[in-house]
Formats: sequence, structure tokens, C-alpha cells
Amino acid sequence: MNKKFIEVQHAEMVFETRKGRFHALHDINLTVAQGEFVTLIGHSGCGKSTLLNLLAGLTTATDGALICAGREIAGPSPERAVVFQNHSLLPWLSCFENVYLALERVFSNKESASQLRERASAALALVGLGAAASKRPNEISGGMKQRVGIARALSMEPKVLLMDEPFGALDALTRAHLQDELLRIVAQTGSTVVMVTHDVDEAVLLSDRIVMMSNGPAATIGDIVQVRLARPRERVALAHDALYMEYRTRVLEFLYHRQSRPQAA
Ligand SMILES: Nc1ncnc2c1ncn2[C@@H]1O[C@H](COP(=O)(O)OP(=O)(O)OP(=O)(O)O)[C@@H](O)[C@H]1O
Repeated sequence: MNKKFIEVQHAEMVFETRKGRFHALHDINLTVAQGEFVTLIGHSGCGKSTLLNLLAGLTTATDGALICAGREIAGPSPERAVVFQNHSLLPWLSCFENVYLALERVFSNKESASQLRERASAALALVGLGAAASKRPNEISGGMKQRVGIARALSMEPKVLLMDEPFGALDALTRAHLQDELLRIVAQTGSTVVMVTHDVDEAVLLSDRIVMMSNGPAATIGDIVQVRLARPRERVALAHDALYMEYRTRVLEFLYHRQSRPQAA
């Protein structure tokens, strides 16, 4: 297993704004092992999405280096699939067609239409949506829409799955259900995941490591918690687990004692 599958070295991000330069991220250093599940947590506006966007190649760091699978991240790539909070499905296409369209854009010159159809069906089955493949987004629930977004990302068989608060807009029960689904999917696919979250329980339940970011400007990694809870993880059993509580407390202490909420948030 490659322990340095993703490497972020001394990354800086400065935005040029109408009010001048805004130093969002400072000296970010992080390595992510292949198959590792890493969450980024921190107060609103600290730069979690900015860091995820750098990993996605949607923006470029103003300094430092970002490397994935031995190559510099120079732009977006299907190797690093992104799932956003807003599922961004095309409403006039079925679930199947939404996944298929994304596959066609990337792989149509390498794979036949029947191979792509197989891939799309397999990805929908993986997220438990095989039976809903022909439905349009307005015919399914918010949780199901988000699962289509995850299926679309997984259908690319990405090296890395980047998720920006993928369950942020869902109610608590749907969210819990999708977290369990994600645990199952990641166990099955062995995906490397970097996920932004605001939710401490979500971070402890899902992660191998929780990366805790300091408040901006010039936000950086304040501390990292290594979560040594055995997998598979079961949420009800963990609710009484002393180690789970300890990790939870460590993250809460970081967020509310060491980095209290910024005034403007
Ligand atoms: N394109 C941009 N131009 C200027 N400033 C930006 C830009 N993108 C982000 N910022 C600023 O960088 C900081 C970090 O933003 P970012 O969205 O990464 O935070 P976040 O931790 O993901 O927040 P939230 O949890 O609320 O989504 C914020 O102060 C934000 O205003």
C-alpha cells in the first residue's frame, strides 16, 4: 500500500479579491495513504473546501506542491472524482442517464457503449439504486439524489473520492443511513477518500484520520486525530464505546477550546 498516495507539501492559497489579497491557507502539509479515509473538519470559512478544491485540481495553489499517485495535480481528472453537497443532477435525465452521460464524456473513446452501460448499472447497484435507475431526479428523495451523485463519482473508478459535505443538506436519519452506505461501499471498493464535514460524529465514524483545521485567515492544519476503531464500524455499538467518546471529545476540544468559532462566521 502506498503510504504517500496523496502528498500536499507546503501548500499556500492566496485569493486576489476586490478588497486585496486574502491569505486563505498557509503551509498545509498532509499525506494520505492509499485506501485511507481522511476527513477535514474546522469552523465555517477556515478553508476546508479550498483545500479540497486544490486536491480536485479545480484551483491551483499559489505555492507548494500537490501530488496524487506520483503525479502533480495540474487540473481536474476523473482519477479524482468529486461529490458536492449539491448533487447537481440534470433534471431531464434519468438516474441511469445522469451517470452514463458523465461516463460517456470521459471514456467514450476507450470503451464501448455497452461497457459504459454496464459501468453505470454497476455503480447504481453499488449505492443501492438499481431499481430506481429509470427515475428522474424529481421522482426520488434528497438522499437518493445524493446517492446518484456518489454513483456517478464511483462509476469513474477514481483513484480518490473527494467529498465536500456530501450529506450536509440531508435530514439526520437519511444522513446516518448514507454514512452507513458509504462505510460499506468504501470497504468494498477500497477507495481513498478525502471528505469535508462539519459533523464531529460523522468524522469519527467514517475516518481513519481526522484533520482539524485552524481558523483563517492563513488557516493551517492544527492537529490530526488518528482513529483506531476497528472496522466494520457499527454506529449503535460505537455510541457506548469509550474510545469513540475519547476521539469525539478530542475533536470537540479542538473546535471549541483551542479554535473557538470565528466572530464573522
Ligand atoms: N474564490 C475565492 N475568492 C476569495 N476568497 C475566497 C474564495 N474562495 C474561498 N475564499 C475565502 O477563503 C476562506 C475559506 O473558504 P472555504 O470555502 O474554503 O471555507 P470552508 O471551511 O469550506 O467553509 P464552510 O465550512 O463554510 O463551507 C473564506 O474566508 C472564503 O471567504
